[in-house]
Amino acid sequence: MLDEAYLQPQPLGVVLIIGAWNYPFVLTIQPLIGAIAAGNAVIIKPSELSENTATILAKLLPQYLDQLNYEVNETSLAEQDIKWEHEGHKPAFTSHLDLKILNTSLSSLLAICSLTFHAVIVADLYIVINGGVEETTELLKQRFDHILYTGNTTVGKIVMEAAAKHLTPVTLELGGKSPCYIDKDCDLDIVCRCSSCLLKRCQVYVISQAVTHCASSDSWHLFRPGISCFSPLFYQLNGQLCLPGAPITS
Ligand SMILES: NC(=O)c1ccc[n+]([C@@H]2O[C@H](COP(=O)([O-])OP(=O)(O)OC[C@H]3O[C@@H](n4cnc5c(N)ncnc54)[C@H](O)[C@@H]3O)[C@@H](O)[C@H]2O)c1
Ligand SMILES: CCCCCCC=O
Repeated sequence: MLDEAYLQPQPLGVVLIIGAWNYPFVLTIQPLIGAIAAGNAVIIKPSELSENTATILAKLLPQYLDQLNYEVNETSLAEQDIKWEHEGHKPAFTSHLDLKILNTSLSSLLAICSLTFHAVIVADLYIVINGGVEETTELLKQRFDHILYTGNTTVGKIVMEAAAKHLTPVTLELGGKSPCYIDKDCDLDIVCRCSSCLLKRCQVYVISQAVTHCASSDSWHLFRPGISCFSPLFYQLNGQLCLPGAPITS
C-alpha cells in the first residue's frame, strides 16, 4: 500500500432548514438537532403559516443556543492549519471553525454561504429567518451545503431546482397519498369492533393533527367481503371529522 486510509468527519457547512406549518416546532427543531450535532451552521426558515411558532423560534433560539461555541481566533486557526499540514491532510472546507463573532444581519448570513478556509466571517451560527415565499425565494438563490425542506411536492420541486444550480444535496420530506389497505386476510372484527381499535390500527394517521399528518391516508382500499360492517363505523368516525355537509365518497 502506498497510502493509508483514514476517516475525517467534517460538517457539511451551512445547512438551510425550511419547515412546514403542520408540525411547526418538530419539523424545524428535529433537523436542527442533527445539523448542529454534525457541526454545521444552520439557517432556519419556519413556515409563515404557523406565525406564532415562527416568532417564538426567532426569539428563543438565539437565547438558548450557544452561538459562540465554535469561535476560534485567527491564531488558533493558523495553528490548526499547521497541524493539518503536519498530519498530511487539510480539509478543503472547515465551515464552523471559520465562523467568528455574532451579527444577525442578512448580509453576514449570505456571507456564510461563500465560506472559504481562511475567511474570518462575522455571523451567527444558527439564524432564524422569518418570512414568506419572497424571503424563501431569496434565500434559495444562495449556495448552501445542504437543504432540508418539509412541505408539498410543488415547492419541493422549486427547492430541488434551486439547489441543483449549486449542486447542493437536498433532503425533501414531502406529502403523499399514503393509501390505507385493508387486506382480505386482516381481522375485520378487530379493525371494526370498536373505535379504539380502529383508531389505533387505521385512523391514527388519518385523524392525527387534524388530518394534517404527512402520512394521513386520503384513500382506503378494502379488499374483502363483509365490508359493510366496516362502513357504518367509518362513517361514524369520519363524519365527526368532516365539515358539515361534506360528502364522504366510497
Ligand atoms: N414527509 C414528511 O415528513 C412530512 C412532514 C410534514 C409535512 N409533510 C407534508 O407537508 C405538507 C405541508 O406542506 P405545505 O407546503 O402546506 O407547508 P407550508 O405552506 O408551511 O410551506 C412549507 C415551506 O415552504 C415555503 N414555501 C412556500 N411556497 C414557496 C415557494 N413558492 N418557494 C419557496 N418556498 C416556499 C414556506 O415558506 C414554508 O416555509 C403536509 O400536509 C404534509 O403533506 C411531510
Ligand atoms: C411527532 C412528530 C411527527 C412528525 C411527522 C411529520 C408529518 O407530518
